[in-house]
Amino acid sequence: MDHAADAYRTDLMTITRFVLNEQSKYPESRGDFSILLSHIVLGCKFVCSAVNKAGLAKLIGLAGETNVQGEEQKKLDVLSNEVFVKALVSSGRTCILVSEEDEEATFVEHSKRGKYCVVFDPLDGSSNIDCGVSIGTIFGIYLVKDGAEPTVGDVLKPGKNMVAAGYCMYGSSCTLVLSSGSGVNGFTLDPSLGEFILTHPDIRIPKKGKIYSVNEGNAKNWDEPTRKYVERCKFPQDGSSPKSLRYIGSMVADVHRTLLYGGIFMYPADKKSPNGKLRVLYEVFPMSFLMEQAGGQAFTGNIRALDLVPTKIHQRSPVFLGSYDDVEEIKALYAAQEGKA
Ligand SMILES: O=P(O)(O)OC[C@H]1O[C@](O)(COP(=O)(O)O)[C@@H](O)[C@@H]1O
Repeated sequence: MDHAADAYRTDLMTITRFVLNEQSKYPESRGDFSILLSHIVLGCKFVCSAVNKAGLAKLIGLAGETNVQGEEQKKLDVLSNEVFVKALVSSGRTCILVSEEDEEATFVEHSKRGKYCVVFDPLDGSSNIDCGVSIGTIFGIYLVKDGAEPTVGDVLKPGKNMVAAGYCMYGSSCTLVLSSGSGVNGFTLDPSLGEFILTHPDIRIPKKGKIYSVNEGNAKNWDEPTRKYVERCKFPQDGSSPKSLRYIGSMVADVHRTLLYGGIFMYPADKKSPNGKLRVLYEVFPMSFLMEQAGGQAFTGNIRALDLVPTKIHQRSPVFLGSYDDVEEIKALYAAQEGKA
């Protein structure tokens, strides 16, 4: 084995090479998608470096402003939002941007406009930012009909209309997980190369898992199906072993673990939050798109999550997503409640 040559692994599958290969399957898109994605990847690298040095660079703590959700913005929330808005506009491939941090949708000026709408949560897991626990960026991409004047109606579409979705997790390593509609692939940032390398090809979620993930602190306000399902996770009636509880409190991190290990992640509705907490466009939809592409499923407590048609850009929805069989179980409990069983 020629170790010297091995050091220069120029045959590595970088995300750029991967997307260009994917792109060649869609000659009509004239490379626009890979150009857009390369700008999203650049944004992730910037935010990853800012998160890594947050404590050193005084990027910890509050920015002193409040966002449309009424949440106090963290300095890193504001920085990440600026990074992604700049990266997406400078790609010259976007026309509408919807960010968790901006009240209104951003319409890109004509001269810099392209045909993609990007919905994104620039930094998800705010409650974990200042204690260095894994956080992430979530994004979803819609396509506007050629030549059409973009309107906010172009993003108030079912999640199944998305052409791509992904997240980047800033944790012990920086991992970008992406789907453009033909499977899910994971890439890990090699800091020495500054390149995302394909490390998790064709991710398939196990059909059934041993983990459930939910904020049990809300249990007293849950509805019957959710209460029953969590009870079964702890005290299975079919002689199987109880599931383990894992809850990080950053959707990106909890969903990433669920995608790789299997199981179910839930943010149900409850008396306090009748529509749950998570936002449809830039949290529920991208994660549901990835889950389905990996062989899992996503449910709102009522319908398939990707069939939802949002009416507001910051709309919230309950969500149950993960391994196919685990989500089937909670769907059956909701169906029973509606007397459909
Ligand atoms: O603290 P709770 O109520 O369990 O909520 C945690 C959930 O809220 C979120 O932090 C919401 O996202 P933001 O941090 O982007 O507002 C998710 O990442 C996470 O799954």
